[in-house]
Amino acid sequence: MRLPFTKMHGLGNDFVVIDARSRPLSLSDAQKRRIADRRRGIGCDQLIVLERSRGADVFMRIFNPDGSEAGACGNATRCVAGRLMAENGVERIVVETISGLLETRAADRGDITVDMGEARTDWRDIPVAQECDTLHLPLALGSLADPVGVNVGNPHAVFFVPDVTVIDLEKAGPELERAPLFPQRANIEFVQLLTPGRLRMRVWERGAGITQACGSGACASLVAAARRGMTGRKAEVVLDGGTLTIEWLPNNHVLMTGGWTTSFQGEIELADVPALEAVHG
Ligand SMILES: N[C@@H](CCC[C@H](N)C(=O)O)C(=O)O
Repeated sequence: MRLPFTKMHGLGNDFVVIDARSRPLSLSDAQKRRIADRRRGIGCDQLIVLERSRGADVFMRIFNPDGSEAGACGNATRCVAGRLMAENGVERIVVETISGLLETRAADRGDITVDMGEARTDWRDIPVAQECDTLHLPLALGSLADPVGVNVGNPHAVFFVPDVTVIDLEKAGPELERAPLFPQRANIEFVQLLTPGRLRMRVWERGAGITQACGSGACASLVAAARRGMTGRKAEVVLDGGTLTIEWLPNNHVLMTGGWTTSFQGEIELADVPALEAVHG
């Protein structure tokens, strides 16, 4: 049996998107890992499974390459919304995730704006393991210290640094992601202030490692910078794969605007992915 997929990208953050809206699908963690594996499978930063939703246009499940499920993926949300807008000839789509409903709309030059929902900053919501001020998380690794905690549907720790290009992501990322302070692990952003309207960000994603871009990470970075008084409530965030515009609204919602692309369509041969269980409904 063959399972059709589409390869999509948001600023180089790449996704294998499987449409299970008319054909419910159940994959084991081993199968998700295999599909995401760049050497043995198709390869992607996240595996996205589209399902039917009762209250929205689509339900989007997000899986990291280690098989873990995530509550948010900003870049994939733009891709999925863009695809459904084209499919249905509309300019607004509501995407449901395990964290809630996300409203999206078409923006200028083919970009998509996503309302990523509320930025949560209480220590219980990040979550972190002990009561603390999330504007100054009690965490340090060498010269990296004093990050800001933000949850935008998934957990983030944002470290402000003088120069992002010298950060050894491979070394610092895994240790910080799995610090005992983070009971659900965390996405780790390293952010340099370029101007009060422009941030430069590099990322170590929970369950995925180094990626070219992380939409939820860009949202968390702007919220962290604004909370620290380094920027206003709107800024461009420059990632390795491109630039996103992020705005933190007075109602606490975070808007993310940026591009998306489809690169190719293919089929996963189920026999190539051992023990893949496709459940047809
Ligand atoms: N690439 C994403 C975030 C994907 C999920 C993340 N790794 C997590 O585990 O929370 C984005 O664009 O936001």
